[in-house]
Amino acid sequence: MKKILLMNGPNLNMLGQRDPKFYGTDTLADIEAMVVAYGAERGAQVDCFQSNHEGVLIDRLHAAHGNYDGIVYNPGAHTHYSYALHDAVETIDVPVVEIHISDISQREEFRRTSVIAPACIAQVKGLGKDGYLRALDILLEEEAK
Ligand SMILES: O=C(O)[C@]1(O)C[C@H](CCCOc2ccccc2)[C@@H](O)[C@H](O)C1
Repeated sequence: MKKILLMNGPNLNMLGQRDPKFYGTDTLADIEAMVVAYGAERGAQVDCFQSNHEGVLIDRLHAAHGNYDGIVYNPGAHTHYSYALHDAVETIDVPVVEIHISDISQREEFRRTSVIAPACIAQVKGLGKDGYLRALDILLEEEAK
């Protein structure tokens, strides 16, 4: 069975409580349940993790090395400046797909750059919560090659 880690960064624990215009009304728990069920239908075990702390997220990425077949990762605002998380993604031998609920290319200037995406195999943005499912599909297609 393929093992996938679903990882969400800072403030994503607040999904569904504010900013429905950008992030919809689903909670993080709703999104995690959706991805777990979608993965199970496709023979994948999905583990979920969320943290507001950069070092904790780095440690979780390191721990995924040798233990997961892929990572679906929404880095939140770390996307735009965390070279440390870029390096952690680059260091581990696990394919990572970066996902954003909103279309970061159509938002404020500071959100249009991802310093983490260059270390990822793909980036999904602007598809809402369905972007998590597309990101999982990319990993499972990659594994099938
Ligand atoms: O579009 C995305 O998924 C983002 O990664 C979400 C981040 C923000 C997550 C915060 O989400 C909240 C949701 C509800 C209430 C407060 C924050 C934002 O900083 C990125 O630029 C794009």
